[in-house]
Amino acid sequence: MHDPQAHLAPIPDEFEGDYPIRVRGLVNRFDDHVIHDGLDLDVKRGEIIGVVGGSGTGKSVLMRSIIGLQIPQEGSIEVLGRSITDARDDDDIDIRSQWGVLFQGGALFSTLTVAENVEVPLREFYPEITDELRHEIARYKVLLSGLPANATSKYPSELSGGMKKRAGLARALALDPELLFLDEPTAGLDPIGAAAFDTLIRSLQETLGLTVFLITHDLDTLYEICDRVAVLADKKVIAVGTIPELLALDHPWIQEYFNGPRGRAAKDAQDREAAHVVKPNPEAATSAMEQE
Ligand SMILES: Nc1ncnc2c1ncn2[C@@H]1O[C@H](COP(=O)(O)OP(=O)(O)OP(=O)(O)O)[C@@H](O)[C@H]1O
Repeated sequence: MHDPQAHLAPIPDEFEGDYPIRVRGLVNRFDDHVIHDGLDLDVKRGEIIGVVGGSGTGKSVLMRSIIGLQIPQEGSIEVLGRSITDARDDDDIDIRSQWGVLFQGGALFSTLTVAENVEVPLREFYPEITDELRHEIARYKVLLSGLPANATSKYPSELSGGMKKRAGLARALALDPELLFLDEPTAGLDPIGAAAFDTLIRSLQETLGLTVFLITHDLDTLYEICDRVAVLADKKVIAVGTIPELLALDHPWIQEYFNGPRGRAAKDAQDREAAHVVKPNPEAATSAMEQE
């Protein structure tokens, strides 16, 4: 597919390290309420990392810290090799153009159409491009997010919950980001819509080479699309790994989360799906037919 955004100036100094997100010794507190106390996290380039933890453990605050919306009391955060926590160099190209964010609920501007919403970051970061090119990029991102072309002219109030998420995703992808932040993307979707959204995220991540930071409570999402999972508890990331690696740990929250009834159901669903995608062994099929 032709990418109209190929016309935009490339971002210099493309990051080539292994860890586009590095958090060290993060401390966040609101008055005397300590949310994070010495939190460390490395996110690998090209992975989908799921971030889980009980309600109020600070998953959203962590995401907001990484994208510079929350100034931590202590610690350092590097994104794509640049410090988010130190004062910014005015000459530095704006790092915010290199990530896209899908906030809970989509956070669309209700008085703008879907296309106009997608155009907001384009106007901000590339004011020099023509109206025609901006419209073309927005349309392309809407289609990329799995919405029909006629969604471009609709207002958020005319969209279903799933369509709103896709519109928010289109806006998050507007600037061809390297990093994608998703805060509970499948919350509020029915299971079929949630599974479709998971598939979309995985396929976009593979096609566009994204690194994805995904906060979720959805165990199916964790099993389906996350390469690793980071667990927030006790004001820190207490473990990061694949689900089998996490299951090998004996932390009570991890065991209860993944081995509780919902965790087991999600695992069973994934096992069933894996069994269906196993290619039939032709020899076994032959011998089965011979036995009939
Ligand atoms: N701006 C703020 N001022 C004061 N307290 C805040 C602020 N933002 C977050 N908090 C508090 O920080 C804690 C962590 O909030 P956060 O939204 O990060 O939790 P979470 O892990 O994302 O929870 P959930 O899974 O319920 O969405 C909560 O107790 C919340 O009330």
